[in-house]
Amino acid sequence: MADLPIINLPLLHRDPLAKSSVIKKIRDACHRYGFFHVVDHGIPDRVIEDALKVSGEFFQLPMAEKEELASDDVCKEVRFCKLEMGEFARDFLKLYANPLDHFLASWPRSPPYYREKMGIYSKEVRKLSIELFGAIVESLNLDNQTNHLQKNFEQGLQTLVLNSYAPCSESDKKIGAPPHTDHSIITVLLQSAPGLEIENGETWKNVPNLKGSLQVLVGVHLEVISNGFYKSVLHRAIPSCGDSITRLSIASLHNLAIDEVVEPAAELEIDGEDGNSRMYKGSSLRDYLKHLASGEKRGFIETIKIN
Ligand SMILES: O=C(O)CCC(=O)C(=O)O
Ligand SMILES: [Fe+2]
Repeated sequence: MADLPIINLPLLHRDPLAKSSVIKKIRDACHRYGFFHVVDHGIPDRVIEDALKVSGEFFQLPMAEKEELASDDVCKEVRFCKLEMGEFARDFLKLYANPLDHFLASWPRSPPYYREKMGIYSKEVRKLSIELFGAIVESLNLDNQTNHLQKNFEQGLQTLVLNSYAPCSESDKKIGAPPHTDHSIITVLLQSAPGLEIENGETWKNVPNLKGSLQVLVGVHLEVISNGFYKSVLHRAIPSCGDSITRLSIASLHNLAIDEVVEPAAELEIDGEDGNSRMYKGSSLRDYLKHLASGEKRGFIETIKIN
């Protein structure tokens, strides 16, 4: 089992000494792994159980009903997809979630309580992500930019990606999600069962599903903001084939507004790995989504690197 960093959230508010040690731990975690667990995160168990329950019920609906929400448009507010990428198969439902009032009416109507329960989860996870982002901004020593970046993050787009992985025995395909980095600043992940793996030092590490924990992943746009100091983490999902149950995960991706340009923080450009330089061009989430839709082989980050 991978020995990965665990952030205990209430320590951020305990006293200045505890706070600075947590901020340092976040800095190390984002730099070395692009990943950490968060425990004592404040989202009630009941909210988490309900979100997983209604997600499971959604995926059990007849395929024809789910396919009414299918679309090839990667920018669509609500999109169901039966995905097979290479040898990996899973179903997912993507939902835009912030501002919630704006998007809620486009969410699935059934199962009953879907909107209510997922809406509560999405608000809770959003609150958590704002707190985490504040700590991340601090961990990069971005005092001058804190207000501006933090404000943009708070007004940004939140996307929920609900994944359903059928039991392996029901399919001749390999069930899972292929290696990828996330199109986010940070992603907060909830898993019903283990299966997430992250790449570190050219090996894949299993991420244990610690009781009561959520997983936090550094996305491509945080790598950009940090001018390469924080690594967007390559990850994949390989549910255990011994399990006869469907594995669910809910990824909450947090971004700036869709057309807001994300650039390396000015204070950090002097820390560029190749000495005093800005490592990435500015890009927006829409640029990233267009890249995903284009089928281009290179990863998005490669296309925005300044050589
Ligand atoms: O199911 C998982 O553990 C990972 C899902 C994921 O990486 C994603 O939806 O971006
Ligand atoms: Fe992901």
